[in-house]
Amino acid sequence: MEVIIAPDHELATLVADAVERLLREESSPVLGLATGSSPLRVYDELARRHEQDKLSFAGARGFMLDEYVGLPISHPQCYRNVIDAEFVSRVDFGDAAVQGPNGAAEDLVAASAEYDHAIAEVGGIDLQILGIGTDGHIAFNEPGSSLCSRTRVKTLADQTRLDNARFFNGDVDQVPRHCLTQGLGTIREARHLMLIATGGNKAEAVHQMVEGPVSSMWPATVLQMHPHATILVDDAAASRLQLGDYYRQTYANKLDRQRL
Ligand SMILES: N[C@@H]1[C@@H](O)[C@H](O)[C@@H](COP(=O)(O)O)O[C@@H]1O
Repeated sequence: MEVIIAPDHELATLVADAVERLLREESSPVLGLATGSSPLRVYDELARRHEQDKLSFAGARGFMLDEYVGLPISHPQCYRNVIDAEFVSRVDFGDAAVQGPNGAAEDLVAASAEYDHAIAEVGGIDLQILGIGTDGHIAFNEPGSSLCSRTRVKTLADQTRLDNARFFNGDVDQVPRHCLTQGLGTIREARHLMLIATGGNKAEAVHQMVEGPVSSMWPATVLQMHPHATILVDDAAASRLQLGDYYRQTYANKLDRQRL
């Protein structure tokens, strides 16, 4: 696990650099896309590179992490619509190259299995972008999630519904109670995980994720067991890290041969 502490815009540049390298080096790159506010600067930077540097997503595929259950598919907060508006429509992915779990499916169990199958069929995800919830969830794997879980239906925690009420006119009653989410076991199979966290409200979750015991009570601790996980945090999100100075020194003295 590598921890990088830097200002917000630098974090976004680092993630965009990794995406760009993947797109230029791989013939059929597979990206894992996260919703939420944390990756927005990354998507802005990638859209800029597409526009100005001709960075192309035409040969790439994208898989979303999660989706609400119970929203009409035209609802602006359906993650499928959110990712389209914030990223996909701004670059040149091919038709149907980006998919998400089908939260509107009649058979949610079958839809979950189909989603894991679709990811496996393209050979897995090369680079997964992640955020983290204040309770330590990744995607929508709430505390208590099995570290081996696959894509499935989850019930959202009260804290997550409160956190996400800001996208529903501040009204927590409008936030769905259920979702489909890639499992922690599914996410762990991506070859490179890049998790972005900014702001003091993420500080405890970041501390637990990086320095706490691996536990389903803090689902993001599963990243400690991944061979290639990069944690990108600003000063505020890093404020409770016990080894913050060590991570800063390590990054400042990174050897040339150590790529992200
Ligand atoms: N399902 C999403 C997560 O994928 C995201 O990481 C989290 C944090 O969101 P934000 O980046 O807006 O803080 O929110 C939601 O619950």
